[in-house]
Amino acid sequence: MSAAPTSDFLREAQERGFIHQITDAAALDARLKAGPVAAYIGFDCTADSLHVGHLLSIMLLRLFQRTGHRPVVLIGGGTTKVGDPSGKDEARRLLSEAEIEANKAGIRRTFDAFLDFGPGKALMLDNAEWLDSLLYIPFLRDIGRHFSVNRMLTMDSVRLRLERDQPLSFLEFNYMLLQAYDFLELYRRHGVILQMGGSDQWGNIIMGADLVRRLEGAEAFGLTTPLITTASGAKMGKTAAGAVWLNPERVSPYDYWQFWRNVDDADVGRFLALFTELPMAEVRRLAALRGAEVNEAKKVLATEATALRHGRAAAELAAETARRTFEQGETAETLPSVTLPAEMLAAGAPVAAVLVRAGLAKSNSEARRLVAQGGVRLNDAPVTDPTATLTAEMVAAGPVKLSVGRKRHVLVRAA
Ligand SMILES: Nc1ncnc2c1ncn2[C@@H]1O[C@H](COP(=O)(O)OP(=O)(O)OP(=O)(O)O)[C@@H](O)[C@H]1O
Ligand SMILES: N[C@@H](Cc1ccc(O)cc1)C(=O)O
Repeated sequence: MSAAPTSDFLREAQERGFIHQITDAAALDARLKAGPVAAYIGFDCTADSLHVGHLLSIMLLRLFQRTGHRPVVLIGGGTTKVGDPSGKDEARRLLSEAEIEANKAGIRRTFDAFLDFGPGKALMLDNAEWLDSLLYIPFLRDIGRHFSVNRMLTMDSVRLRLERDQPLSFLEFNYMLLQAYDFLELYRRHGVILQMGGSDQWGNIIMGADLVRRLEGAEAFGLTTPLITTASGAKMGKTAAGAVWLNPERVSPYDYWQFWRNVDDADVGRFLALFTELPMAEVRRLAALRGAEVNEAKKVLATEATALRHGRAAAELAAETARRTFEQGETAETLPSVTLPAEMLAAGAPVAAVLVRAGLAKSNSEARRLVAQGGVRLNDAPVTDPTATLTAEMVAAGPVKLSVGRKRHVLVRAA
């Protein structure tokens, strides 16, 4: 943006690091200053929970609401049936309608923690409402004729697959039109003039803004966030053990707290700005801490980010559990746990299998390697034998703490 933005939303979004690209920053800034604006972000239902990669978009919608505007969450009940090729090397597995419905339910719940959906406030819609009933020939005639295939071929989502000789199905090729059509529907139904999303969504977003301009003669805007990579270069949100999910059935509040507590030193300041709502002066103070004090900043990040998702009480309980576990070495009842069936314990449950079941290792071979490297402990005592087993007697007196490294613990219980 050439001149510094003056609207509360863009000023704060820029200061906190949310902005990658905007279609016409000066005009958008003026619209935001003139009064409340409606903006949307779409979320496809590819799993039954969103993950930390989606959190940036969610925090942006929250900032949008906090600065006096109307956020619209669009659940992609229709678009999930097609599958967005953006940022993907290969087509996604086609999900059944039943899977999509189940995923939708899991995703919807997340937003209640972040946005206020009261009357006249945030809106949640599902694009299946208009996409499911589209008729092929009328859609091609009314919408398809405004799209140039020449231009579609230049969009990253298509171009990269062609350049790399990776297949792109005709189904996927259509995704762009459907997302563009969503923008038009949301403009017509709710006066939405801005679509936001991750940087991989840029092509889909500008196609929609162009369609609104063409068919409605109105100016529509696009804004993308950067793709957040960690100091180690990896895409943020996925760890070696899998995605960091936002639903507590998949990642407990304690593990969520731990994820933030364990971020790289170099990421603390940036993450405090994006994933907490602490004033920027406080973010800068915390980001400037060095040496052992960085850990204090990480604990603030962990507690604030967890409080936004799981509530302040759960965040403080996680912080306290961590303190007792690591600073006093106690077994805390609130650690995540895994329950073993009686038959498994009766036969002697191999520690390696329990590690896999508890999500502490991805495979038996990784589990055995962890044991061989001396990284595994049972109630703080190192396990040295890769064939060691857990027996019913061991858990009879209460849960056993199984640990990998210094920071990952699971309580093993009998069913
Ligand atoms: N690290 C990140 N920084 C910013 N935005 C992200 C990040 N990770 C994901 N997103 C946004 O969230 C959207 C969904 O992310 P992504 O495609 O990684 O999730 P997914 O659908 O679960 O993918 P996959 O099935 O490949 O794991 C992306 O389109 C992107 O806009
Ligand atoms: N394509 C987006 C989701 C989305 C769906 C429909 C839209 O209208 C907008 C965005 C994604 O994959 O993350």
